[in-house]
Amino acid sequence: MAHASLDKRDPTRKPGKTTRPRVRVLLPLPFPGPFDYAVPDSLADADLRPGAIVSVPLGRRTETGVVWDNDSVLPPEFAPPPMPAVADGRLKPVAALLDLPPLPAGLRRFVDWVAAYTLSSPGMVLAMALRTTATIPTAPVLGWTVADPPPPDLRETPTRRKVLEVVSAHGPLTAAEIARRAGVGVGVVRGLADAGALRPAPMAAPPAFARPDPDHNPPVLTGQQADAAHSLRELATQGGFSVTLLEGVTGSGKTEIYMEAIAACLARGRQALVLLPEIALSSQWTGRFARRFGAEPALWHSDLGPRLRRITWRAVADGAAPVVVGARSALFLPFPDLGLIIVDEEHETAFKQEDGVTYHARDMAVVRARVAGAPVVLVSATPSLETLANVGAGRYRHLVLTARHGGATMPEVRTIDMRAHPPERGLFLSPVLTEAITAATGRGEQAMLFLNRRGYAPLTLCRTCGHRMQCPNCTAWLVEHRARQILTCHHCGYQEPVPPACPQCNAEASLTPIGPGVERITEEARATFPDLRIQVMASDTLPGPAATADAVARIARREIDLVIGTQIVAKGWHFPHLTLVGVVDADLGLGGGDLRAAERTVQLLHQVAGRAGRAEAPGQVLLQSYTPDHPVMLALVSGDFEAFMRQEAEQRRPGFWPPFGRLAALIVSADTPDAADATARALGHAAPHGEGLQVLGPAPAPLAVLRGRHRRRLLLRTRRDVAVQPLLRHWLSLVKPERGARIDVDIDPVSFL
Ligand SMILES: Nc1ncnc2c1ncn2[C@@H]1O[C@H](COP(=O)(O)OP(=O)(O)OP(=O)(O)O)[C@@H](O)[C@H]1O
Ligand SMILES: [Zn+2]
Repeated sequence: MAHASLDKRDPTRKPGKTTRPRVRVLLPLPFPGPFDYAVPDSLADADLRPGAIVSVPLGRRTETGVVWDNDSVLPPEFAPPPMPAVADGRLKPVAALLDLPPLPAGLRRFVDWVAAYTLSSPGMVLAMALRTTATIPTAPVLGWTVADPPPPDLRETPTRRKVLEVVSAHGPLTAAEIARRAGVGVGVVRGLADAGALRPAPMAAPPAFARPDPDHNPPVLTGQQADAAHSLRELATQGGFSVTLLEGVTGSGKTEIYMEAIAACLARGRQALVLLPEIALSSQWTGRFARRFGAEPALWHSDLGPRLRRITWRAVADGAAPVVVGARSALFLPFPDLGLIIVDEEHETAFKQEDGVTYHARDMAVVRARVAGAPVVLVSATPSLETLANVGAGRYRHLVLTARHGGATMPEVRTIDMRAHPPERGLFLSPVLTEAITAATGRGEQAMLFLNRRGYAPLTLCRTCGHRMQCPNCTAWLVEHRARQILTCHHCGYQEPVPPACPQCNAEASLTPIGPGVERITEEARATFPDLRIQVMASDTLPGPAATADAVARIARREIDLVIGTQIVAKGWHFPHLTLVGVVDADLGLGGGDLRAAERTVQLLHQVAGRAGRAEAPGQVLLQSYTPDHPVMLALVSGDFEAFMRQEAEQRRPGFWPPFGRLAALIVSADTPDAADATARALGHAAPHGEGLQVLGPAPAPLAVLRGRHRRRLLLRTRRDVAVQPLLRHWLSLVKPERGARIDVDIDPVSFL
């Protein structure tokens, strides 16, 4: 058997002793590598090849792990140090082989690669791939089906009728799923259950794994669209690794076109993975997918219930889920036969995971595709400078769509100079903007206000003594959420009731909100436009995909005149009747020392702007700004992103800033400022020197205190041809963190807080 022969090659084996068959098992825990386990006689005939999922003893516990390969595929300078060998006598036996499909080789290679690249423990990366299998609920889950006969006295409403239609068409579904499909709140489903119109029933297998039919309902494509779709189809049909940037203005049909690549992938019988930056988007996306392919895709995100999570994981591993659409964590699903990856809105920073293993899902998608030998398509209207640089260097292919589909024109973008057209005292909307809203809604069209800030006001200040309400755990102001009558910290979640008097000087009724959040803009809009039907869309007012789907459905049915929202409204929504977009504070993202502040602002605002005028009626975009001459505003008004990105590139190139160089951040955090300083200083002293590299810091992080931990940052900047991982590995080995201190590594940092 494989493991026995592996063991014979083990150079650390003590000569003369009888060797017991052993396997290496990687556990989803923060160890530096896999451990050796003995293969007991009871498992002598079991298939313990690499990938097998096993349970093993660890101390007094039993853990689930994966039999790991003996040979690293990584170049030696990237591979983690070898684990010390354990003598035969001290080897613990594997407890059991679990009845789960093995982890495919491609995923194992990917786990090794991500761990090496991000300097994480491979176990912590494996944890992301295994999150679902450890808990295996067995009881059948009940869903809801239509009661027959229905209760005689049932009060019928349009939403109730919609729910009953959905349930009769699909059979038993969970309440959340019914709500999502019917585009109603879960309360409607519960109400029907309480009324006796729905009754519990065992659920059938989820419909998400029906085979999508590539020929079900193909679009008619012409011109640029047809050319782009043809290229993508060819790449997906031929297979093999390639990276393509699909760049097209908002509303040009990018989604429509990459669906053709999925069709080609399906026609070959292989699996496709689609990554979306925001899973709230998935409701509209799955609807579109179902219209195109006659079946639903499987969904993967962190809000998935445990049962569906387990079923989906298995279906992917068995090859039974042909298409998965998901958030970045879907990269770690066990696809045995991945034939295509799509990264939609590739420029989105939401693809960067900041907690635990910090990785950029766009970049890791390229790695995953390389390992799988499959094409990857990066999709955006405003590609990141990183991706454009790869196109420029000839590493990525480039497909371009320059016009909106169906003759729809690009919206006209204008700035409102807030110095010349200020809002009334205490308000935030310029008369120019309110008049435009009145005009658009007067024509029966919809309008949208965008402000990327949740809550009522970002700062609360005492008018008497100037005291600012600050988070006790973070270097951050408390944000007022008026609806809930609290002040809260957006970094750590700390909350307190809004105090009646200033905690500093005791002055009564002296605390004043400064600046607007989306709640405050909504209050102003309700006062200014009492007759308009308003829908607020922010992550805290729309808890979960079902509520989002509900809001989107109301907008699509034209039950809403004015949408007010945070970045959630910016994403790829298609609202044909929306013609006016007002950006409340276009300058918002430009402050702070973030390397990509300008690029990101252009991308975000262009994407918001792209919601306007997607059908016949032309769109208009108004940007409220105090700096209308800023290059970002000029780029948005002219729509000339190529020129803007060229300028960005020229600013970053000389200093070797990304994408022309590499960055890695070291973040020191500690219980006390002294421990943080001492550790940061030690890192500073041990910092690498040399040609083409530079260490900036240590310096207090902008968020100098976060969740009660004191934070310092160092930044390593190198030329592109320098491999930062071996440098960092060596550097970190020289420094022992003080008691209570830790050092986190962030390769290719996106956030500099
Ligand atoms: N060839 C086509 N035939 C029919 N409808 C199309 C075609 N191309 C695009 N559309 C429709 O035009 C609208 C915009 O297309 P789509 O959403 O694919 O654009 P997009 O480039 O992905 O937009 P965004 O970047 O803003 O998300 C959609 O309603 C889509 O169904
Ligand atoms: Zn806080």
